[in-house]
Amino acid sequence: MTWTELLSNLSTNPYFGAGFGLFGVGASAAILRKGLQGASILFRRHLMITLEVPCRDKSYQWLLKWITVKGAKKTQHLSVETSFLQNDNGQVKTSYHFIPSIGKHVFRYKNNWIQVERTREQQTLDIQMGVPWESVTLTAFGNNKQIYFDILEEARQLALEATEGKTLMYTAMGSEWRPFGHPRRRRPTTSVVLDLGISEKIIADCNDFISNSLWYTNRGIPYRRGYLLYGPPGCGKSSFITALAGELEYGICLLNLSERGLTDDRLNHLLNVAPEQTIILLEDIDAAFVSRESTLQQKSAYDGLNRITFSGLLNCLDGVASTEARIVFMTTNYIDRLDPALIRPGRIDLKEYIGYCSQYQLEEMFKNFFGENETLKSVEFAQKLIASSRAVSPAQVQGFFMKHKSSSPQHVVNCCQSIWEN
Ligand SMILES: Nc1ncnc2c1ncn2[C@@H]1O[C@H](COP(=O)(O)OP(=O)(O)OP(=O)(O)O)[C@@H](O)[C@H]1O
Repeated sequence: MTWTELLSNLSTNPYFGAGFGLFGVGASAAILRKGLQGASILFRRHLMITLEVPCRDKSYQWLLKWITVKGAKKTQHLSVETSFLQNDNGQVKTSYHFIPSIGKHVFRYKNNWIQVERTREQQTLDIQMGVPWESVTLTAFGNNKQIYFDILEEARQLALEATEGKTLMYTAMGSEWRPFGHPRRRRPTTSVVLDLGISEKIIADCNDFISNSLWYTNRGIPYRRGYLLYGPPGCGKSSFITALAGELEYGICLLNLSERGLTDDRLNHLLNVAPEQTIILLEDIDAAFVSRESTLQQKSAYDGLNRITFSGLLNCLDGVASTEARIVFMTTNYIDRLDPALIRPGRIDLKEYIGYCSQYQLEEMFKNFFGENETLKSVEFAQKLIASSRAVSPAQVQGFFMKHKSSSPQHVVNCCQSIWEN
């Protein structure tokens, strides 16, 4: 009899089979410990201890990966998960992760044989995600619950290592936040050149906010801070927020307010369950309500059912409460289109204009691209562009440098007026 068969027989045997099942296991070991303590009397009478982790739980994916790393050699049944990884040169490579397939597997951990059963309910769909309901159940001999704390902690550490030095992006799926795309390599804030002092001012404000939770608690002020970056397209609003998240070691929860199906209730829920250490980013905040009016002309089956209201948004922003620092960033190209109620202090605490290039920015971008010792040419380049009195965005400058990346710095200075061509 194989170990799989033995364990399988034991767990279905009416005498031995009433294993300990734990549902809704959270990422936090404290919650887990509580749950296990509550049920500890149950498993002492039995020979088996089981742990069930449903697919909705945060630790589900971590656990599958960990089982594969630790125990895949013991199993012949694998399924593949394809992902894309960005290396240090910015190249994206395809990578394949094998995870235990649906069915039973066995692996050895700290001198214990553990059965893994991954099940998928064909009849039950996860309504939020639209995917079949899955769970993983670990079964071990004995009553040593510590083994599961150790496994979950190792799985969490493994997941953390994989995202070290990277910025995680989340997107809203149903009423949950799910990691989206591959974790991005952190972009240094110095690579996004804003006008003199702006970057430092925002970073200092965020750090001050994050490190002063007691100040807020003592005064009964909700522990949240709102930022608005406004200005023309291509001047670095989104890039700066991404770099800032990296600097703070935060992830980003990206929310599109114009999205169909986003109701006031859902928005409220999402803002309150955003993962810890994340910035909530509401981009092009003005478009949410403009597009709503224009789409009202084109009646569809969704009309009236699935849109947030302006007052709903205000209530949601006011209601964002957290013991963790909650940072909300909004961006817009048209600050004059925003209702003053949306950007009043308390909702937006710091507004910053991120505009076209100043002389300082042009010089810094030139040096960032062609080398720190090109100071004289960087000044000449900046002066020529400023003298022409035409606005130029950092995105235009970046595109121009890319076009001339093999040219000499002097050539780039000489032909800089062609930056407005195309
Ligand atoms: N200040 C900057 N310094 C360096 N690169 C920049 C800067 N601003 C923009 N870029 C580059 O230009 C591109 C577009 O920038 P980004 O999307 O951040 O602009 P944005 O202000 O958010 O635009 P939009 O308002 O259209 O969303 C990016 O590739 C970014 O690297």
